[in-house]
Amino acid sequence: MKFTKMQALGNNYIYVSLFETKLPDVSLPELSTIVSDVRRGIGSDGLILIQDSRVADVGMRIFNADGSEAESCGNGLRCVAKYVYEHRLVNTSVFSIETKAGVVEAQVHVRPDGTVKQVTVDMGDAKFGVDSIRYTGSHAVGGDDVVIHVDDTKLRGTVVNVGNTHFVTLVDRVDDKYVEQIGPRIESHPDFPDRINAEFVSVINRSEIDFRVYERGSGVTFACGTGACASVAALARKGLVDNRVTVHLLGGDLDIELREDGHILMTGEAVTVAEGTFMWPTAEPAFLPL
Ligand SMILES: N[C@H](CCC[C@H](N)C(=O)O)C(=O)O
Repeated sequence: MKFTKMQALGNNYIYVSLFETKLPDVSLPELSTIVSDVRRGIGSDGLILIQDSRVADVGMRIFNADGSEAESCGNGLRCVAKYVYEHRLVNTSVFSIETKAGVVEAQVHVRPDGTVKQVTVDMGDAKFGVDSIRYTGSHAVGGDDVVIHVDDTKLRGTVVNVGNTHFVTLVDRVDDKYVEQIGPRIESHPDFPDRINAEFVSVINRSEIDFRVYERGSGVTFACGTGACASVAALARKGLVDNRVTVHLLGGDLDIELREDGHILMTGEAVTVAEGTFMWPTAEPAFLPL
């Protein structure tokens, strides 16, 4: 199986273009866990398929490292846009991409040599509060926020749906240890039956925030594009930031702009790491049931 490994601010996926290769005879969730395994597979935060679409120029499906399928992926969308432009699967610099959450529009920013340096994606608008997700708790505190109980701690966060779902916690200072300890407790909290991405953000000033994430299905990642969009939208609704914000993620910066019509524009890098052929299943019985 031919693959391309790409990353955006360190959030890396194995990209498989169905225009150019066939998938092995294994379920997609299983294939994602296999290719994501850093020791016996290739190593990544998950698997992204690039495929045909009846409603957009191209289509994309994203699977987390644990095999769960997500509705959307901001960093993945920028890498898909780079891939399809550079592989001439589209012939314009602005085109549409279908995701499970709907169709988005991407614009590639091209270097003089024709390679894509950055991509802007119109991620659509955000929905807020417990009515925008499946929520089985009873601690909605009005507006967009809910309180969840983690051991003997009460955590207040803003619920945001940008195609996939996010619990955004405002902290004084983002702390990686805290993300690693509390992140998984939020991600799989019983109040969120579909699980949820857990962001921790601190406001530096009205146009800059610090950001860390514990992603649903992939754990701590270096960056989460949908999470950055959700966080800026949530903070702007609270009047804490303006409409153009630089988000400082572990792997680098994303520019997020909230447009007058409520659409969220995300701009950032997309990088090709490697191309190759994945030898599974001939590679190894290591993954076959013992
Ligand atoms: N873990 C996410 C999908 C990947 C999102 C993230 N990598 C991004 O760049 O938006 C979820 O289950 O909703």
